[in-house]
Amino acid sequence: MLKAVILIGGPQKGTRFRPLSFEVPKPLFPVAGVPMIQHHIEACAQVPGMQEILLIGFYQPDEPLTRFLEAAQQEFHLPIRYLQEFAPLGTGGGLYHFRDQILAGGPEAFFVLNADVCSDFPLSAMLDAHRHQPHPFLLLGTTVLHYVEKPSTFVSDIINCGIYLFSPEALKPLGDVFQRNQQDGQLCLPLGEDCSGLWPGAGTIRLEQDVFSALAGQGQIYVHLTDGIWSQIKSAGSALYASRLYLSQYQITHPERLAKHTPGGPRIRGNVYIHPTAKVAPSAVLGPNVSIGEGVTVGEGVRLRESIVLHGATLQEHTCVLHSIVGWGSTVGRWARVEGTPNDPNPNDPRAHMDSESLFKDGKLLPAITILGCRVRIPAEVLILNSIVLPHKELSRSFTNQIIL
Ligand SMILES: Nc1nc2c(ncn2[C@@H]2O[C@H](COP(=O)(O)OP(=O)(O)O[C@H]3O[C@H](CO)[C@@H](O)[C@H](O)[C@@H]3O)[C@@H](O)[C@H]2O)c(=O)[nH]1
Repeated sequence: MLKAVILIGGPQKGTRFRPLSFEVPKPLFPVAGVPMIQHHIEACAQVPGMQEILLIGFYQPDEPLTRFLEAAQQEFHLPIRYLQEFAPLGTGGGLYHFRDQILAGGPEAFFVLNADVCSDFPLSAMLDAHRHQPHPFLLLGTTVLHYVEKPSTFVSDIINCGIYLFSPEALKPLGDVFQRNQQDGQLCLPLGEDCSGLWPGAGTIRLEQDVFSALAGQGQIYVHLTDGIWSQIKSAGSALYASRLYLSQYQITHPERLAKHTPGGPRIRGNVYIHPTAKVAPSAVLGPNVSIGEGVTVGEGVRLRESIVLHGATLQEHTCVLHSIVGWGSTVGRWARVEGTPNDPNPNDPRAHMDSESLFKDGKLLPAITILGCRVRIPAEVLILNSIVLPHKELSRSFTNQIIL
């Protein structure tokens, strides 16, 4: 019997995802037409023997999360529960805190998945490797040519994908870190010193720094290498890139989700997802790499490429939207052009991954994808280029390279 845990973080996380994370919790942001963590759940549900999926995070269990869980349980015929941390406990603290729930029923092993990764999730291959040679920790790794998210003194070309298979014994070293942290905390307190910089707080365990680094070289952690698709989803730009990866994956996993050219329907180029409730005019040209959400209206003559259009947005006649995310309920006026600059890894290099993206360099906004927050109104016949527009803004003219607050 197997289980899976998805680490979904909480509202203080996902800051690089603003303004999109103002509206839905980041793990529910639609990537290739479905909530980010639905891709994880689909992969887990396909592993034979999967009994339960647990989401661990520090979000309040609000309506969108509860609704998502109910729908997912029905669709995948599996118990899927949310366990809320009382405070951010780090990537390992929640696993230790909820160890009784995780180990209930005696799973042979459990997967641990970071919510903010996009992958083809080779979980069955990881399970085979684990069964062949069991170890407490099996990490999925991928090789990179250039990666700057975690610079360190030793630079390996293998990075941790944030996808693991833990055996029940893995909780023992987490317990050791927990005990040590408690002792360190007690040592600080009688001196009355401010330990906030030294002691991360009761229960906080960082899997990477506190557990994996400490155990490296002791024969407890093994890496399963993959050359499948993988990317982090940290910023809105990387969500667009992940959407492209998942759309290409649909060719194999979900061909029914990809729009096809039909007589009298819009022209489709490459991989495109259109929600069944969206209304798309027949003269619109969509793709490649476009995903259109629920209730979206796309007018005559619209051109859409490399973009995500979210729930309830309207693109009036002849708008052109390229390398952009159009927020929930936003309206783009006719003949307007909304365009961003992609920041994708080199497509000719299979080992290239998305770099850590920073919005600014030397105090200047770097050209990046354009993002319209929710319920933004763009007037007719203007150009919005390389800009981020915060929610509820009603623009009256063109903007280039700006954050519109
Ligand atoms: N429940 C819970 N989840 C958390 C917490 N903190 C982070 N997470 C979740 O844990 C995952 C990792 O978050 P980060 O702490 O932001 O780590 P990172 O910078 O993404 O780096 C980690 O993941 C990379 C792959 O995505 C790895 O390459 C890297 O080595 C590391 O494991 C995310 O899905 C995040 O939502 C927490 O306090 N509680």
